[in-house]
Amino acid sequence: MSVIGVFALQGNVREHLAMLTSVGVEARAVRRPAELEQVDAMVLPGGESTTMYKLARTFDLFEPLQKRIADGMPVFGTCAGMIMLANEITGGIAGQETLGGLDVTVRRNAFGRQVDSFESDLEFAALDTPYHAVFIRAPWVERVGQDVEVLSTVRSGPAAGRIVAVRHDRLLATSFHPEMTGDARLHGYFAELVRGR
Ligand SMILES: NC(=O)CC[C@H](N)C(=O)O
Repeated sequence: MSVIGVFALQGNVREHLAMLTSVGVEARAVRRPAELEQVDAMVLPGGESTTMYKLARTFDLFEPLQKRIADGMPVFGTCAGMIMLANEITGGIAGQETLGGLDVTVRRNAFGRQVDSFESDLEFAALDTPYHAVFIRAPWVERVGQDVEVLSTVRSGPAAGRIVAVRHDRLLATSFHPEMTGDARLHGYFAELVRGR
């Protein structure tokens, strides 16, 4: 059985572990390089990407994670985790680094102040019925590379058309928090992607 790790230095760790367990996956918190070696795939949770990258550096996880991603490990990045996966970001703090791997440009805190946090029903390429998504100071995707598939965009309102879920091969990323609504379909989708490898 595949083991999926959750980056556990910062962010919504428990919620992701619970969702992964609910779709029949063995899930483990990852805080150390030795723990990273024990997993087949990773979830990078929502939280605060500026803190995440600093903690990843401090706890010597940054480079091992980068290397695993470059070697083909499947990763699901949510919100701050999407920022961490992006090859390029805008609106980052000075010196903010990302792990990269996903050929997209992501804008941090893109939805602006008046809609700092909001909820929306999204159509999803891979799902039969809409997915109720929770956005919290969320990023959006401003540019997608040639091989990146857009899975979902905002349907209405001032941000209509903005890209909020993408996939490139084994890398999956959402602007919103799929661990917060009790709908485990995206964790299931990721688990399938991991099993398929
Ligand atoms: N909910 C979140 O993960 C917010 C992301 C946060 N705004 C960041 O830039 O990292």
